[in-house]
Amino acid sequence: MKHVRVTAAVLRRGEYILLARRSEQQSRPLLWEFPGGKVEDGEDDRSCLSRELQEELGIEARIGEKLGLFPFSYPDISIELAVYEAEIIRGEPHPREHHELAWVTVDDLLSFRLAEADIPAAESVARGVPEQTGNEGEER
Ligand SMILES: Nc1nc2c([nH]c(=O)n2[C@H]2C[C@H](O)[C@@H](COP(=O)(O)OP(=O)(O)OP(=O)(O)O)O2)c(=O)[nH]1
Repeated sequence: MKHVRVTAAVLRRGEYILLARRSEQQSRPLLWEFPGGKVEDGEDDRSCLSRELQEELGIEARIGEKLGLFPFSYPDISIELAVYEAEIIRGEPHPREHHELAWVTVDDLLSFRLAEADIPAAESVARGVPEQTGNEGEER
């Protein structure tokens, strides 16, 4: 099965976190996710995430602490979701590729219909502690 590493941002503004809803044309259509995307060859997580946030939302972001690594297997693809804290340095996010965006409180995170791989990540954000899996993989 195809295996990819995917980066995702917990982009905070005050008490809110940005969720993005996948478009009808993408895989996992209309499900909510943390913005980000697939790591390309030779790219590290943080440069991947900066690039994806620029491309998808039109913002410049500072990528902070790694919150955890969340592996998940879909029927078609297995992913390793690397989740990082992030904050906006410049620009206002607009959905260039997503169906829509929403700023949500931590308490509301789990009431959105999330991509399955994001559920453990969102639970970890809701608990407010970085995930300690003991299997963080290579820090890239
Ligand atoms: N960006 C992002 N992708 C996620 C998350 N959770 C999750 O399961 N995914 C999945 C959806 C995709 O299969 C893959 C990321 O792909 P992408 O966002 O770079 O890709 P894409 O729209 O070009 O993907 P695709 O339609 O070709 O699958 O990881 C998440 O929180 N953020």
